[in-house]
Amino acid sequence: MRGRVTAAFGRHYEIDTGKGLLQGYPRGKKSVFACGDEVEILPQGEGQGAIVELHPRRSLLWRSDAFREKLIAANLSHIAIVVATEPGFSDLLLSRCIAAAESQGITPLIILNKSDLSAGLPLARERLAPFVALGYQLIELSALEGAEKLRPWLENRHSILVGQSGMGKSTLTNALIPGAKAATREISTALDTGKHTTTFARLYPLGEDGWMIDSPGLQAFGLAHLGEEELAEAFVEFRPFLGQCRFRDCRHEAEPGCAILASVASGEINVRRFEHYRSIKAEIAEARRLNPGW
Ligand SMILES: Nc1nc2c(ncn2[C@@H]2O[C@H](COP(=O)(O)OP(=O)(O)OP(=O)(O)O)[C@@H](O)[C@H]2O)c(=O)[nH]1
Ligand SMILES: [Zn+2]
Repeated sequence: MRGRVTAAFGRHYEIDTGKGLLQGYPRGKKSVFACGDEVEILPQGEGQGAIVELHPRRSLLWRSDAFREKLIAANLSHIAIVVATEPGFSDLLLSRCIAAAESQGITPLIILNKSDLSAGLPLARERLAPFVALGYQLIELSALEGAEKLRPWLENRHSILVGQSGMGKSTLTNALIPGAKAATREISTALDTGKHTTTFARLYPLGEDGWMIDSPGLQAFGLAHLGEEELAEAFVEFRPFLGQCRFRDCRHEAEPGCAILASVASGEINVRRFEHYRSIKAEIAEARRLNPGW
């Protein structure tokens, strides 16, 4: 029987088979699945089943540091990165999420939430301007007043909402998905976390053929799994200049004839985005120094 992973709880998974939910247990010892994965499951009575096969993934969103990796979601077409007018958000984290998405062919959308708190709008827009200039879609809304504005962007697609804690992901999910609140409460009770913030990712059907995932607040988004060249490719504005540097193995640090540095100097590449690239690159190098196994 085919099913989709709708929640991952470490040792077991919740699987939607289209005819109801099963608790799935991986058969292999070290198999790890993510929300959104399509699996083959062998029903074993009492609402349980053994996961016997993973169908090929269209994409995989994951994060990693020197020693750990964490799968976030599989088979995504879109990633909706939620920021807000307040509290302040990290634009570096935004660049990280976008790089993770670009490296997997996932389309980023930027949601600027809490537009009703209008005092923070000008600054938020200013910080998002470099991303808008790259062609990334920016959707301004208030989850409290008009979450419906987001529905057409997510319906019949395979999306995840990510963002720092407090940006309003759960408020958006609850507005778009009737019953999401109840489902979250049920699982929190079952897991006995006793918390009201989102502590695990959960997939909800959205539209005829789509789904969306609400995920826990992100603080870090390590990209230790990306190679240096992959990282540069994941910054879309670098792409026209890659391969144009004087030295084929240019690391875009201080080399003469570096096309990337020249583009930063001429303003074709935004300085802030180049800083983001540099800090992620340094972190990847550090992770690989700590763990040469990468
Ligand atoms: N004024 C205003 N407040 C909002 C809006 N959306 C969310 N909030 C508030 O912001 C706070 C955080 O919202 P949540 O939906 O819990 O944020 P979250 O991103 O899911 O946070 P985590 O679950 O910790 O990841 C809550 O007090 C919401 O009521 C909005 O559009 N306008
Ligand atoms: Zn270069």
